[in-house]
Amino acid sequence: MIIVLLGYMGCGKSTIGKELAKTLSFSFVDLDNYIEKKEAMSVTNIFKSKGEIYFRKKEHEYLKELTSNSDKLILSLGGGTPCYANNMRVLDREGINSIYLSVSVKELSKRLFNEKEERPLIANIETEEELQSFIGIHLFERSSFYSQARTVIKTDGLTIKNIVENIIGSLY
Ligand SMILES: Nc1ncnc2c1ncn2[C@@H]1O[C@H](COP(=O)(O)OP(=O)(O)O)[C@@H](O)[C@H]1O
Ligand SMILES: O=C(O)C1=C[C@@H](OP(=O)(O)O)[C@@H](O)[C@H](O)C1
Ligand SMILES: [Mg+2]
Repeated sequence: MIIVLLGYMGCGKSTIGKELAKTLSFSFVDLDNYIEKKEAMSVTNIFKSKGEIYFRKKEHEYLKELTSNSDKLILSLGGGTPCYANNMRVLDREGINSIYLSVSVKELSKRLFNEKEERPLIANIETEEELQSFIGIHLFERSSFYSQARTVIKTDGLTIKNIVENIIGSLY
């Protein structure tokens, strides 16, 4: 089985994925880190020097690679992965369990304002209010992709441990 975590930037895909993998003794891959290793460049620098379209092409390619020959894997996607190149269709097969970690706009803005530098799509937004209004629109645009996941978990107010338990509970 492959468990795929998806959702907006800052929803906890990387953090929860790591914990979930430890708890289940699965291997863990963060798609952004995988791309960075394969391309020998940070996501920020890929966006800067090669552009977003190049990033989306590589993201699609590596998603197919990772999902075609893995088992007992937790795969944390990037926030945009479900929204490009028919990637939700790549995930729509037996053996892949996709989980959308849903978080409110307010909580996402709070978390991301402190961590926007390493996220090229929001790095230049100056105030938390502007960030909140950007996320409100962007999340609305992306929601139709995210909600194609097999399972949706609302995680506001939950600890990382709670969320891991909820995910494991949803598997049976
Ligand atoms: N359940 C949670 N409660 C509070 N903070 C969280 C939770 N999950 C993640 N975070 C924090 O939110 C930030 C973004 O998490 P991250 O795992 O990088 O998100 P993503 O990979 O989805 O962009 C990190 O600082 C992380 O520690
Ligand atoms: O939402 C997006 O389009 C992106 C999210 C990022 O991943 P995180 O969701 O882990 O921040 C990373 O893939 C890139 O900066 C683009
Ligand atoms: Mg991440």
